[in-house]
Amino acid sequence: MGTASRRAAIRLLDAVLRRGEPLEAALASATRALPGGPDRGLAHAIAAETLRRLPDLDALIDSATKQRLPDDAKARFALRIALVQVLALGTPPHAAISTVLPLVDGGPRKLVHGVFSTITKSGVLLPEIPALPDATEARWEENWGEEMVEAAAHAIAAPPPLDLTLADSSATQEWAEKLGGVSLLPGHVRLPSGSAVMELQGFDEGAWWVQDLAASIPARLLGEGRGHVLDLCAAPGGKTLQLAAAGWTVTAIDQSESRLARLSENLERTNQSAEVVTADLREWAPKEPVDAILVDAPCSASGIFRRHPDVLYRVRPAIIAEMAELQRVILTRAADWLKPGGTLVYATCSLEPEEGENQIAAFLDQRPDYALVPITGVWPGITDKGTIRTLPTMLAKEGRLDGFFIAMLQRKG
Ligand SMILES: C[S@@+](CC[C@H](N)C(=O)[O-])C[C@H]1O[C@@H](n2cnc3c(N)ncnc32)[C@H](O)[C@@H]1O
Repeated sequence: MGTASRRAAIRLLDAVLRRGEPLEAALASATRALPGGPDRGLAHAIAAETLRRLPDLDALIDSATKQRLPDDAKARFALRIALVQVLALGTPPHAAISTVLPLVDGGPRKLVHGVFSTITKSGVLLPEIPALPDATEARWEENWGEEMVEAAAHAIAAPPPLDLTLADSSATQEWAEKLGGVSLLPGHVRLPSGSAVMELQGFDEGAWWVQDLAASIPARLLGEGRGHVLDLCAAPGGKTLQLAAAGWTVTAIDQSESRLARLSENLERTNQSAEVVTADLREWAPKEPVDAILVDAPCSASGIFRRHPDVLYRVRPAIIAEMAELQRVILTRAADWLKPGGTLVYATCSLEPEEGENQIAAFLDQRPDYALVPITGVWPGITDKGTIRTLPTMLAKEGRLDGFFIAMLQRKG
């Protein structure tokens, strides 16, 4: 695995940092020329780790250059990926630089080699706790305070654990023991990061599926099946599986065919069933009102920055406003589809109040036919208002949580 993987890693970084694309979305086109899975995996790992450590890598590069390299300079990209391999991924310096230098042939090769050698020979290390990008740090500090920013930085340093949701929560202890994990809620098992999912006991028989603990809360709030539920924005289906396993008659709707294909595979593997509909929720409507609705709205995804470090760079006020508007449209339409007395759960994996707290406050102002149902129980992150706000500060010793906002609403009867 050589220069081609490194070239693809730079393409991925360029897609995220210059074009604002999600890392996962850029993967297929940036790695198309690579021969196999391991090469693609390497390109992805280098790009993701670079994004986790970008401010620290740039500070090192700046400390070793007389004139600051522009942010989009080829030399800076080459140095970032060469250095991250040595300082974070354990690649020997010779292998890291020899596979990166061909990428700057006919250009700043000498500069890249010189700066790389100065830094790696100095014995300097990356700080134990990564720095956050300035704009993200400022936004999160304003919204959640210094402690949250510190926790977020710690969260980036350690790869997140693997959370599983069990199809049968009465077997929680049994599965925790079988898999060697710990359970933090009934129906949940947490394993160390890096566990090979498909090799774990129970994968083939569909006894569980991968789902962050915070992400598992919205469907849990709807409880045992009491009729027909619309799972809006359903793919790849973690919440669909939970609802089906709880006995609901589920209609799962999403606009992405490729993500719905994964949802159908997941249903098959876990032996659950749901009606699957490919549709844009700005246009689709059900034939009749339903008993419950789960809106797992599309969002900036800033709450899942541990697994998707590109959000640290892509999520800006304009993106947040655009997603908040889409959420508003979907939520407002969905609100007309619920029977009086029915329950609607709204969730976003976002750390931006515009996509959570503010969205629901504005909705309740507009819809006197809806009331907030204060959430009670064992869930982490219950606020004074009775909504849930999970933050990376929570369950710090147990491996932390993704950032989620969840509200439960009832249509007045
Ligand atoms: C947060 S993800 C859903 C995760 C899913 N609920 C789960 O638990 O696995 C948001 C989803 O919204 C879908 N989406 C975005 N805009 C949409 C729209 N206008 N209509 C329907 N689905 C949409 C995306 O394709 C994406 O799958």
